[in-house]
Amino acid sequence: MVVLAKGELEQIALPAAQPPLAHVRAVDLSAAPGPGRAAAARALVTACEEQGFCKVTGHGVPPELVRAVEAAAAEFFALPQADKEAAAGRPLGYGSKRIGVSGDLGWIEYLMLGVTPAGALPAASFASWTLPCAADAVAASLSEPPCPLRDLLEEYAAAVRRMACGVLELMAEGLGVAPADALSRLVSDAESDSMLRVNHYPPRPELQGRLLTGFGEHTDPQIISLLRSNGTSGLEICARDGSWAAVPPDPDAFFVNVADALQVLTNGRFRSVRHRVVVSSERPRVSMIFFGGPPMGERLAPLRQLLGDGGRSRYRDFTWKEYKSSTHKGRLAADRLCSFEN
Ligand SMILES: O=C(O)CCC(=O)C(=O)O
Ligand SMILES: [Fe+2]
Repeated sequence: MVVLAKGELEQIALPAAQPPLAHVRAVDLSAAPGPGRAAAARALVTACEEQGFCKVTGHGVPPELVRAVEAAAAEFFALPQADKEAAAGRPLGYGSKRIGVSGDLGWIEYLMLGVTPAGALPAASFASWTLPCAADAVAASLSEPPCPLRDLLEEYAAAVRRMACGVLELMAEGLGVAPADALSRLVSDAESDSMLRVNHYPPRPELQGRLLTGFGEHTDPQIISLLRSNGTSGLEICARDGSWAAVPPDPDAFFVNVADALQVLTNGRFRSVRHRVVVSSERPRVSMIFFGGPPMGERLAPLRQLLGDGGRSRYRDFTWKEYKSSTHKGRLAADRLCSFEN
């Protein structure tokens, strides 16, 4: 259970106002080659340009696997707090209420795992802005007997990574970018710096009708995030005009976030979506997010074909490592990309 002191609760309490429902485009990843796939590629590009957000169906991730991971995660979050704290880094990183290192709080507890195409990553990947657990303990844990939740999460991460690559290939097609793996190679690379996060938002406590921030507003730093949730509402996205809209839950589809690095790779044609989670439900919300990131040393620069007539990049040269370390410094809501603009 997430326990917040009264002062902390005040920090994350929001006025009780529900924004309108978002219209979320659906893209069928299983569309047959030909006109169907071309239409799906166009719909994906339009959604990424307009909202930086959409949902995908026909994704090929087995529903039984999703249910098994969710059930194992729910069992983990139901453990006594002391056991969860003790499990931090054995082999998963557990955290509660604190998001990052700059004082952001939320009505949330979570597990965070670094994943490579070959499986779980040791300590280095845990030096993430979202992971306050002890990296040494994580490294030590990898030699321990297998843990069913970890094994399930690894299987799940492999399936979602394949989907992420499929989405990125469809995007390249829609953008008219060659080769076909111009984007997906960054996430399928053996050195890809990808993460998996499982969030648990306990039911809203009685707070005189007020709502709580589960996860404060932010953009995801990587290339692409693929999110699935257990059908409980709470996710909200911000439009270009700054207005918020609530995402209707869909337990069968995966939601796609354009993240910061993809905004750079497309020279700003796609925008990374600002999003947040507001806890308004009496039901717990469980969400699982795969963050597909590039290798640490990858230079983030717009794809040549997307530079436009002037051939000018909107961003200065930087590596993913540089950008990732910038995310460790500021507040969750900071607009980090602006300091990398030309
Ligand atoms: O839990 C959710 O639905 C979204 C959480 C999120 O935005 C994140 O973990 O980056
Ligand atoms: Fe996010």
